[in-house]
Amino acid sequence: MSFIQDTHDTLWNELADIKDELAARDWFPGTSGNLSIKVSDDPLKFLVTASGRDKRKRTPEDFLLVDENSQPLEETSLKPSAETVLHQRIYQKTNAGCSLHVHTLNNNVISELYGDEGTITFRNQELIKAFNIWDEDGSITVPIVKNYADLPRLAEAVAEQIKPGTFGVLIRNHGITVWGRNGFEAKKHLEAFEFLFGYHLQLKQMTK
Ligand SMILES: CSCCC(=O)C(=O)COP(=O)(O)O
Ligand SMILES: [Zn+2]
Repeated sequence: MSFIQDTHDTLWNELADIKDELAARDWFPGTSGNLSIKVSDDPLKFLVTASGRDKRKRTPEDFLLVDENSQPLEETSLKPSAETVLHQRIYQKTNAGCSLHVHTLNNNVISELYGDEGTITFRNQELIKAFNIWDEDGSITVPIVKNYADLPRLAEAVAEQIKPGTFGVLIRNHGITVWGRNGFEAKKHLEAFEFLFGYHLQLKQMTK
């Protein structure tokens, strides 16, 4: 097996394992969600989930390789995720090696509650350290963008919000897109965001 094939297969399996873990949490309701992992930087190539599939199932057709224009690099009847362009823009704007998009109840409720404000900020939470923020008064802010039906426009809206220290963007009443330098870090960021959303909503409920 060639080095290139070996790398491709290793990244495929890494993304498939992440998909299984997120599926076990039920973070892919109704075929929603999409995942990608970068295979090469220059030119940009990444594996992305095929569109419209049940992401709880593990099959040999789960991912396909696409280029820097989100176009398939292989002869296939599979379609890349409808939201591939979001992954593409994240790779073009950050040092991300993996990008994860999930629709959960908590991230949707948070996006609606704070959508008019355009951001939500979390403080005084140990889990902020998951973003490599170690200050005692550290905070993490998540921008919230409108859910444009036009996907290149949505991808630009997400890309515009990416500043140093941004690790995820909420799309209002849609879901969250999160990234990290590799699969491990992207999953860590996603888990931390979902914990912060759940904590916030539970506390709000208990103290009203
Ligand atoms: C039924 S979910 C609507 C599309 C979406 O938001 C999503 O995350 C899944 O789209 P894909 O093309 O990646 O399956
Ligand atoms: Zn989506």
